[in-house]
Amino acid sequence: MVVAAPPDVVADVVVRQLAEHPDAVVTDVASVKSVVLQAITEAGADLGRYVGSHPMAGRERSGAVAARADLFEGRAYVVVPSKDSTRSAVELVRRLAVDIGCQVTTMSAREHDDAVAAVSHVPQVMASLTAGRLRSLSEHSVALSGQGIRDVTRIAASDPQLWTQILAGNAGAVRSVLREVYDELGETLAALEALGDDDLIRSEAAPGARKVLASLIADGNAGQARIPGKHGSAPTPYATVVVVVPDEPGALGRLFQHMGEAGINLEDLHLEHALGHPVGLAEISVLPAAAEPLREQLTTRGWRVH
Ligand SMILES: NC(=O)c1ccc[n+]([C@@H]2O[C@H](COP(=O)([O-])OP(=O)(O)OC[C@H]3O[C@@H](n4cnc5c(N)ncnc54)[C@H](O)[C@@H]3O)[C@@H](O)[C@H]2O)c1
Ligand SMILES: O=C(O)C(=O)C[C@]1(C(=O)O)C=C[C@@H](O)C=C1
Repeated sequence: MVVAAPPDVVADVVVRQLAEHPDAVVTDVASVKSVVLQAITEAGADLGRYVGSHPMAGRERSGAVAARADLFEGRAYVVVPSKDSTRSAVELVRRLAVDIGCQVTTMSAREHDDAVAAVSHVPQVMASLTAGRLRSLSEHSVALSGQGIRDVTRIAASDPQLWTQILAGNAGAVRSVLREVYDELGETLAALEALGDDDLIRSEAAPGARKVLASLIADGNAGQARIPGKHGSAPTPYATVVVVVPDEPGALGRLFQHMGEAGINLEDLHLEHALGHPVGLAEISVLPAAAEPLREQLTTRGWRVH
């Protein structure tokens, strides 16, 4: 039995399900694991048949209409056994994860919570903080939003109630990561203050401060490069081809058809609307070796390729 209730109530639901179904193995998919395990243990439930878990996949929207058949494909699924979980119960949950296409990792509740603080919970806080800055911006300025802000703020559309429970349920670990961010933000701010307002374009001005800024970006490069691709492999360095797509019915369909005719596989796609123009930009990701042939083929077929 899989319990997918909000973190604040999930332990109660698990305890009830274990009692009502004495032969069932019960797992929950809550995004926090230590507080849930602690509450289930304190309730005196049968821990042998309980195995916590957490699919590292989800969406910023909820409900059946937001469902996607391939949501779990290639994503990490953390299995978090209690100290008393039976081997067969753990195996059953592990098999469930494999069956839905996930890569299984086993961790203790503490290890899990520390890891997700860095890879999921603090990123949510940062996305919300970044998007929150946009509230008071003029229409004119918000209209300039490009792919950068879209990339870093997608999850800012997440459910406030759910995330309040997640952050509160992992407060200690989230606090530790945020303290480090806070310190680095302080250093960044100090560097910008050292530069002053007039010296910004003079490279000899405050070299120490420029070094702090360069390190900030370089550290981000190094961290970002560590994010694995799907199935835990190194991220595939796709090449991007940008194509101008007229804002008219069937245009994208034609583009895909032409790619198919050229025998080139689409790996990923981003669409962007060009400000004030009746066209969009399709950012097509393909394997690097396919980028040049794709440019040629599309140009031959009359597409404007950047
Ligand atoms: N959304 C994600 O991306 C994601 C990913 C992985 C894990 N999770 C975890 O999955 C769980 C559900 O999240 P969601 O995004 O699907 O939320 P959701 O709000 O879409 O779904 C929660 C469901 O729980 C039900 N519910 C609420 N209170 C209940 C109670 N007392 N007893 C029984 N059911 C109750 C609600 O009716 C709703 O159907 C959370 O614990 C969350 O941490 C979410
Ligand atoms: O990508 C999203 O929208 C998510 O909700 C994903 C995400 C994550 O941070 O990876 C968010 C919270 C869940 O606990 C698990 C997955």
